[in-house]
Amino acid sequence: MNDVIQTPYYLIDKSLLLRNMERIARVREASGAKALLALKCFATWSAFDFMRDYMDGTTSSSLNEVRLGHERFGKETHAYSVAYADYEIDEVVSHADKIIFNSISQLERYADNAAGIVRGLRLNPQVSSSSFDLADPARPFSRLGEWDLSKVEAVMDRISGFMIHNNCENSDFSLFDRMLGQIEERFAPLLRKAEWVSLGGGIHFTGDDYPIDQFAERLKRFAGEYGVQVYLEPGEASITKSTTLEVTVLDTLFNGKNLAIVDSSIEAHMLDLLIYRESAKVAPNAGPHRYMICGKSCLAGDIFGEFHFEHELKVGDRISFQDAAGYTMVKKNWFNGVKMPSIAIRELDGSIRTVREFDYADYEQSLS
Ligand SMILES: Cc1ncc(COP(=O)(O)O)c(C=O)c1O
Ligand SMILES: NCCCCNCC[C@H](N)C(=O)O
Repeated sequence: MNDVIQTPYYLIDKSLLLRNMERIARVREASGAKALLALKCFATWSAFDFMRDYMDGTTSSSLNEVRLGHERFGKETHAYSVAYADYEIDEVVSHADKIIFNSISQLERYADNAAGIVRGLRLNPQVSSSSFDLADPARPFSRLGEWDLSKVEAVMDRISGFMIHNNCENSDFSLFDRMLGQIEERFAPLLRKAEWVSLGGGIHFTGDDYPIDQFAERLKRFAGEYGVQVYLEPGEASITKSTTLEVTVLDTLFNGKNLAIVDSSIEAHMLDLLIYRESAKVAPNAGPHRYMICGKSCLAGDIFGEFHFEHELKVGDRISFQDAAGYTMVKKNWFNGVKMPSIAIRELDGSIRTVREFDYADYEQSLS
């Protein structure tokens, strides 16, 4: 480990990223589907030069993301947002090849602004793989996409394709397959009129044991059946298991349990875990000494989780939280003014370079 970098820092390992990139490239090749990086999940642009060769471009959720995708990644740039504002639509269009509206009313409002690029609409199939209410696009009263076939048919003259995002961390190919079947049953008349369909993200197809060939075959069959270009929007699947959050123990206590406080904060640096009530991961998580690893913010529940270690923890010990790329760097914040983790990249030759450090000026400038 490189001791010259001050913790906390996110460490992106290109050799681990490469594993995901190669799987994505294999699916693209075998299925004909295009793969766009979902910037909402991972937007650390220092890694884009490396990822670009394996992916077709980016997809976005806002003006800032579409601009970043266009300027830093290039290739194909999809724009999507739950709702665009009048003051941003022209700039969004200037950065995008394709724009996907979330609702028919947004399409009608901005169809003319977007007349020069490809336009599409988000469909909501009202079925999802999410076990989290918070991340379930098909939750009751969902605002995410249109579902009424006749209303969508009426605007087909203004669009040429659809985006359907209803998977969430779905590592079960048969569930993906079944839900795609339900989408086909429900939306076949629309799919037949489309030129392209994005199946969104949330499909864990770069995970170990995922039946990549069956997946690719299913995508190819779908594309052939409806005569469409299929897109995937992998966020988590692009960067899964590629990155750690490196932290240092600052203090230890015993309060009925062994506690160790580290120079980071789950609230500030791995917020998704807190939101979804999940534990961080430490590897190998084995040994006789069990500790609750706590963040240094004032939040009582700023706890990364409980883990096993081979030896007693002491001040200065290093801990690596695993799988720290997705929805971490894009969500990090200045809560408590806790030092924001630097970002470092381990190159394929093993050398590590710091690509970003944050200091007091960044904290100060985030406020006024
Ligand atoms: C429209 C859309 N595409 C892609 C993604 C990326 O999902 P994941 O990171 O789970 O692959 C999301 C997640 O919010 C999304 O809403
Ligand atoms: N680990 C708990 C669930 C995470 C949900 N993933 C991110 C959001 C997702 N892409 C979505 O909202 O659809």
